[in-house]
Amino acid sequence: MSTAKIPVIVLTGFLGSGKTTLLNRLLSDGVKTAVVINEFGNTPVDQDLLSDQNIPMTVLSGGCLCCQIKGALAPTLKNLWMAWDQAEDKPFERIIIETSGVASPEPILDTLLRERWLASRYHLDTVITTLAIPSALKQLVDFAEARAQVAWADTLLLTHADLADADQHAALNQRLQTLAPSTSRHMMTVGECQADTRITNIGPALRRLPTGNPLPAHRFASISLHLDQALPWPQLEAILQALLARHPLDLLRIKGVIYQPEQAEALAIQAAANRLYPPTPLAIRSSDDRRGRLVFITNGYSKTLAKELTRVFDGFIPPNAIRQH
Ligand SMILES: Nc1nc2c(ncn2[C@@H]2O[C@H](COP(=O)(O)OP(=O)(O)OP(=O)(O)O)[C@@H](O)[C@H]2O)c(=O)[nH]1
Repeated sequence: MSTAKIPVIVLTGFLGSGKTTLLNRLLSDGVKTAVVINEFGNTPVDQDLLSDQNIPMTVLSGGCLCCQIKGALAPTLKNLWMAWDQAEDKPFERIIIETSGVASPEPILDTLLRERWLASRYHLDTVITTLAIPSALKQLVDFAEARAQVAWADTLLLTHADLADADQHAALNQRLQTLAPSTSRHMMTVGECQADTRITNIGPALRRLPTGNPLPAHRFASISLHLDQALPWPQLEAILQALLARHPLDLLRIKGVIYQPEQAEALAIQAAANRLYPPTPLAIRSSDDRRGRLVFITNGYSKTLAKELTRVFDGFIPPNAIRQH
């Protein structure tokens, strides 16, 4: 057995705050990386959004690593380590864990720092939390998970600066000065920090240990659907804009992959904090099944939204295609 400890970076931050965008940025820095992605929804999307598909990647979906699927993290890290240990040409030099946007990092850190087998093979390098400047202040008020993500961070990255005004920026900075006065803060726009900003290999020499106390249950839910028919973007855009306008408080995130009639490449669909982003084309993959899929993350179960989705996607989804959990 090798005695080297493999560094682990934990990327956290509320829904849509820019974790996957940052992950893509980190993957381009030339360090061989294995990725563990945790998605709250039943139908994973993030793996398709990674620019590098040829890396060791594990997707843990259908719940949060902090609660519903907490038990999945240790075996995943054990398997990765076994593969690493046995390989002559080491497949990775570090692991990045991207948590779901509604995860509290504490139980994840608890597993990494207290599980003896893991702690003797892995070293927690750093915990990075992304916060979208235009929406983070409200999320910090509304969601204990967002506050926990700030509390456990070694570095806070303030994202979406290009969409924020000076007042939003000042108000968020003021709040963070109270919540985490000694945690370093940097700006990041679409995954890019200032050239001299160092965000990895900076974990503290002494780390506060998680309490190990159970967390209160989440109130988040997710609805997933598969699209049988290609739905032209202008039509889908109108549907999604209307849904966001009708559910400003309970519809927290939309993401998906869709296909367009007579176009080979898929489009990534993103909405967060009531903003629908322009769709972005994805590289063509041999494994594409050309089945579109959308995930809606909600603040609590929403029968109304599930019914509405059945109505607005009528003709594009198979019967009983809407799953809420
Ligand atoms: N304008 C702008 N858009 C950004 C920025 N950072 C990320 N985005 C966009 O915001 C959307 C959400 O970004 P993601 O990186 O997927 O966010 P996430 O935190 O991984 O989302 P979840 O995994 O669902 O929690 C995407 O459409 C990104 O392209 C930014 O700094 N400025």
